[in-house]
Amino acid sequence: MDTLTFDLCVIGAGSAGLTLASGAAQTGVRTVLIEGGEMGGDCLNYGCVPSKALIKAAAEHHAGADVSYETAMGRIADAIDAIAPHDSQERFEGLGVTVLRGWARFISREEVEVALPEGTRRIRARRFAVATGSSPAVPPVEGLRDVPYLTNESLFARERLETASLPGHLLVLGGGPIGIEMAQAHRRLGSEVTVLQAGKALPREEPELRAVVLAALRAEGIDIREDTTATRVRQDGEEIVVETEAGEVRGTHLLVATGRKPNMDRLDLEKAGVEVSKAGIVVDDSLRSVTHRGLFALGDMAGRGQFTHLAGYHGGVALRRIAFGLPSKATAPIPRATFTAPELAHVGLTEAEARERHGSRLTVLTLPFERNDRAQAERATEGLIKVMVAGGRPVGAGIVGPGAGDQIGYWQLAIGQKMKLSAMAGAVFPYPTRSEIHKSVAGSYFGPKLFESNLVKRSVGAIQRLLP
Ligand SMILES: Cc1cc2nc3c(=O)[nH]c(=O)nc-3n(C[C@H](O)[C@H](O)[C@H](O)COP(=O)(O)OP(=O)(O)OC[C@H]3O[C@@H](n4cnc5c(N)ncnc54)[C@H](O)[C@@H]3O)c2cc1C
Ligand SMILES: NC(=O)c1ccc[n+]([C@@H]2O[C@H](COP(=O)([O-])OP(=O)(O)OC[C@H]3O[C@@H](n4cnc5c(N)ncnc54)[C@H](O)[C@@H]3O)[C@@H](O)[C@H]2O)c1
Repeated sequence: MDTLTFDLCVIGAGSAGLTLASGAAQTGVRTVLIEGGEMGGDCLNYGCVPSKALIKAAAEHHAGADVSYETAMGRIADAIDAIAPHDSQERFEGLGVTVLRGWARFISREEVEVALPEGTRRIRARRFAVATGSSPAVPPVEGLRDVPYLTNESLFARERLETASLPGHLLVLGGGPIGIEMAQAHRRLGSEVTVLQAGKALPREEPELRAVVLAALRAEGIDIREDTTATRVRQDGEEIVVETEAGEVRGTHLLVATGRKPNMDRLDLEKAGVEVSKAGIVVDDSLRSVTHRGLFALGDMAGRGQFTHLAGYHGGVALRRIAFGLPSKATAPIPRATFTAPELAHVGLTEAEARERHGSRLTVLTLPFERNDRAQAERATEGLIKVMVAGGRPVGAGIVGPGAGDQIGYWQLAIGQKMKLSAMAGAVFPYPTRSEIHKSVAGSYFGPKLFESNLVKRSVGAIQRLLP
């Protein structure tokens, strides 16, 4: 059998693997990239891109445009096709990466095997990066596997995009970001939608921020049932029936969005001597396996969150060490955004986390968008910003409202660069924009200190007497 030798073997051509492979090859690292499924990974084919294309089509329909479910499905396929060349085998080969299209599995600490149509190849490399992503975790609910349920993979599968018609009544199991985004998109396109969520919906988010999203979704007619666990699923004629302790609910389709599991089944990681947990490969801040220092885990496989921008960031962190031998740690605060209308975004600590870490040093600032002139002018005042401050520096921020995903970047920069809150208060934003809310909320920290202080008043009085 042929053995090919490389400096770096990257497994998985999603955001993490592509970022690392392109950077490595372009800086002179001899790189092989192995992909068993579609180039571009989950985000392009079954995740962010199709879901955001669907959300946009649904928003247009909701606003009165003539966008059918079939049109929306076509737009999803078009969006994937438009982006695919950027992630393609041809483009990466052009960058100098050797691309192999097959499933990789470890046979030792330094070698993997890949089954290719022309035969099995053995790859030997000095460094490995496992960037194999995650898959839908289907819960062990009785009867679930006997009904034709959807996951994000089947929802956006090419043959379904070409043939599917609007679900009459979509049942969504799971009220995390996937379930909630897809619930609103389908409701806006005309489906009846019921969400069943074991605990609170969007459980990672601040209570008062997620309350705004859930109220908006309920006002659009989505039935969100929290603290409701599915106990059994069955088919009754054309209908799918989900049984819960509070009774049963019937629909025409069932979407399972109950979390993700890391893709490690095919990898034979034990042959590489790699310690794993339920969340993925156990790594330190440098993203290297704690038991195999030449092996990196990136993106969804690193067990540190599941976002495309996180995966890309991981690719860059690993590149710095692999290409240049420089120390490199994945410790930046990672923002997240849920693309509902209104959007919800967060970075850094939540109030509860900040209180645990900073105790009485914590100040929590909130400001509703009613106080923002642009929001008033556009009659889009729903939502608020919340900022956690400790020792005069922001440590967490959450925003709910239109464009929250775009606005949270300011706080990623401020928290990531350990800036003082005074920097945000002193910044100048164009008027009238929604971004002025950042200056206003930061200013609300200093306002009382400045305007309600007798010391300040006495000092200014003295200065006034002294000034010519
Ligand atoms: C419906 C949905 C919507 C989402 N929306 C967003 C969003 O709006 N914003 C956001 O930031 N994130 C979003 N995400 C999350 C985002 O898609 C993932 O975090 C991201 O794709 C992870 O990138 P990755 O590189 O780690 O893995 P992936 O993109 O999953 O790539 C891994 C690749 O590895 C391949 N692979 C697996 N095993 C092997 C093997 N043994 N050999 C060879 N190849 C292998 C797979 O085929 C796959 O192509 C969404 C996810 C879903 C499901
Ligand atoms: N906008 C974005 O950035 C975006 C969008 C979609 C997904 N993602 C990423 O993908 C990840 C996965 O999303 P997800 O929504 O599948 O997972 P999730 O883990 O965030 O949410 C799944 C929810 O399902 C609930 N659940 C589990 N079993 C259940 C049962 N039997 N009955 C009822 N409820 C049950 C859980 O309590 C949980 O809250 C996210 O954490 C996120 O990182 C990101």
